[in-house]
Amino acid sequence: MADLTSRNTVLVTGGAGYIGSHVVLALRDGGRPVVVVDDLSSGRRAAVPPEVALVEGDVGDRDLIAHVLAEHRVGTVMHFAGSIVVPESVEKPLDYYRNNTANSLALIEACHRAGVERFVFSSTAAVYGMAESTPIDEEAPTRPINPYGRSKLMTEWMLADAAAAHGLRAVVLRYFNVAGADPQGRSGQCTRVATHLLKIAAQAATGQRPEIQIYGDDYPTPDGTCVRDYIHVSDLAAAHVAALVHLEAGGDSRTLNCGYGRGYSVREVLDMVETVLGRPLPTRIGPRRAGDPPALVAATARIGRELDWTPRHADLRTIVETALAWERRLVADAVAG
Ligand SMILES: NC(=O)c1ccc[n+]([C@@H]2O[C@H](COP(=O)([O-])OP(=O)(O)OC[C@H]3O[C@@H](n4cnc5c(N)ncnc54)[C@H](O)[C@@H]3O)[C@@H](O)[C@H]2O)c1
Ligand SMILES: O=c1ccn([C@@H]2O[C@H](COP(=O)(O)OP(=O)(O)O[C@H]3O[C@H](CO)[C@H](O)[C@H](O)[C@H]3O)[C@@H](O)[C@H]2O)c(=O)[nH]1
Repeated sequence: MADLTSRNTVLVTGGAGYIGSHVVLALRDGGRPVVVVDDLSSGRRAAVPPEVALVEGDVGDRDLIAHVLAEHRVGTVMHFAGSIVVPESVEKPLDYYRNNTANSLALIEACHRAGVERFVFSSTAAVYGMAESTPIDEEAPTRPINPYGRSKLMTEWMLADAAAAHGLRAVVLRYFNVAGADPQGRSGQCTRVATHLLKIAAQAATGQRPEIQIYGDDYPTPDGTCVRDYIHVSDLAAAHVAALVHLEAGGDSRTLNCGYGRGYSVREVLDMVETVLGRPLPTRIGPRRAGDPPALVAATARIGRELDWTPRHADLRTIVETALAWERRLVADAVAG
């Protein structure tokens, strides 16, 4: 019989990606043993610290996962691996159901077989769809409006059913708009196809794009542009560590919004980028982007109550400064070859 108490390694799937790599740093900063499984489809080997084992492979590969869980004495799985581009999910829905839903099923099954009972899952505010009112609490209806959101919601359901039937305990974290970079400059967003507002603004600020297009300024919001709740990626990483502590203390399954409960409009974000930069950026008003709700802001009472988590970077200037610092570094590294 395996000694379950000594299983304290955290398996981070997708740990070579943007958010996963920050969580790996937070776990390592706390002295936790970590192993990463990543197929490097969008992640980078360099994002994983050299002392952390990186197993290159597919999270849907049951044999590989079974081997990793046993070999590294994994006690908790944090599941980030997945496909994340909303418009792509509309064009290739089956790819999203395979990579986000079917591969999550394989991973959950592997955990069940191996007796791994603690699970932390990267979900998204996209599960709420066009929210009727904001701030949005966790009891709001889940009506995702694209395959990406549906592919993630189905994983939430599988985890809830596995929890009820098999004793798996899962913390589902529904992220709002994740942005910024490690304040120590160890990681940041490196995606090849940038779609997120702040990444695009950082690319424009560093001369990699001629301009930023604002997708619509006729929304029913104070300045007509969409409002979002931006959370610093390092605070989000700390929320994962708090979720781990909750589960290790015997805590039950939870579904928790991750945001600050404060919204900023697209214009406010771009104003802050210009303030930090000290010069204006070329912007152009374009048409609305399909599927954008006017405002998405998290109700945060539940995470404040359920987890021992205090945000440390909850201001837009810090988010923008760290994102810009990281982008400058990427540009400098590219120039240096
Ligand atoms: N970025 C956001 O704003 C945001 C918001 C809400 C939720 N999320 C969720 O957070 C998670 C991480 O997002 P991210 O922004 O860090 O994206 P990312 O693309 O940077 O990271 C995803 C990682 O998963 C890996 N991966 C993908 N498919 C895999 C597979 N089948 N097997 C093994 N590895 C695989 C990629 O190589 C990459 O390293 C995702 O599950 C995403 O749905 C992200
Ligand atoms: O070049 C751009 C890019 C974005 N935007 C606008 O900026 C806002 C934020 O857009 P992002 O693409 O940065 O983020 P989303 O709000 O669309 O989506 C993100 O946050 C969601 C929850 O709020 C989900 O978590 C989702 O997975 C994640 O990508 C939107 O109003 C969008 O229209 C622009 O005006 N111009």
